[in-house]
Amino acid sequence: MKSIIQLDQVTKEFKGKPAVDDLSLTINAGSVVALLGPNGAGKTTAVSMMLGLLQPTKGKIRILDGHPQDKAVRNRMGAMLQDVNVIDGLTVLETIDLFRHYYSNPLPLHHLLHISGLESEKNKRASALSGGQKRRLGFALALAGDPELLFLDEPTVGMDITARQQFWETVRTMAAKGRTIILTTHYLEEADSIADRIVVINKGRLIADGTSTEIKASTNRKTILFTAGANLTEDQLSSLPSVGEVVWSGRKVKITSPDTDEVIFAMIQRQLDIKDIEIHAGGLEDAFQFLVQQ
Ligand SMILES: Nc1ncnc2c1ncn2[C@@H]1O[C@H](COP(=O)(O)OP(=O)(O)OP(=O)(O)O)[C@@H](O)[C@H]1O
Repeated sequence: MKSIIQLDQVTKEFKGKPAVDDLSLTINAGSVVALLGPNGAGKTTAVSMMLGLLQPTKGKIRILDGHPQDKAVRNRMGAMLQDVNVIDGLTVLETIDLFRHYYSNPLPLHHLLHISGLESEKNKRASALSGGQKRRLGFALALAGDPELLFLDEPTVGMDITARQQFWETVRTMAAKGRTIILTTHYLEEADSIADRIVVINKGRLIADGTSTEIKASTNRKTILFTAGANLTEDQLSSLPSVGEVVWSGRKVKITSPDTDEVIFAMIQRQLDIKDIEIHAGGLEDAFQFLVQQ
């Protein structure tokens, strides 16, 4: 498979402190990659370097066989960043049309307007749009050049449910056409449903990389949920074998364990005062929390 992005031991420091720390990453054409990490992990900094908006302090970045700042490379990528800067005085339609002219093979104006979902606001000043509408405009602008490589930095923040659904439908269509998509998000269920690869970074360093199933399996965290009866004590739970975290929420208890069978067997054998037992395979959210706490 052809690699489209290559980061080779990339570090970015701000005032001597690394925001991205020795990050090496190869991304193949046609993949949909979710870049996950807690606040301040370095996701936006990494994306900004891939876009050529920031220069690495150390290391090398190659995008589409060139440098992120090459005009030919920029012509083939699109980006939706966290802040959508609109140009004063231009309408929605004029803004989209202006962006189309930056590219050699732009998508048709009516198609981009449809993607933005702003048909009825097309003659409105872009600066007068709501926050969620501005993000939808930002998405249409990112797609203006029909990019091979698309960056989406926390794209659905501020979008309502309908806008979100339309947005993901368009992203799925892009992915089906073989476009490469790199996205950052704090909505892990979105990452889980769209990405074929998940890269987790924390404190600027790569801490996990794989499919969603691989990441979930690697942390091996299943949970048992149950309702505690009046006679159940915290000591009875902490003395069970293979017990990880025990979280009480009123009378509801959640136990995390690498071997839920062993825990349940011991609970039954010891006749603990519990009911309504449920077992859950660890979700991406559980795996993520576990990884970033290490
Ligand atoms: N221009 C800057 N000047 C100084 N420090 C910066 C700058 N940009 C980012 N940082 C710092 O670099 C670190 C990584 O920030 P970054 O915005 O890349 O994180 P993030 O993973 O995108 O976070 P979030 O999920 O909150 O958007 C943070 O500690 C941040 O304070």
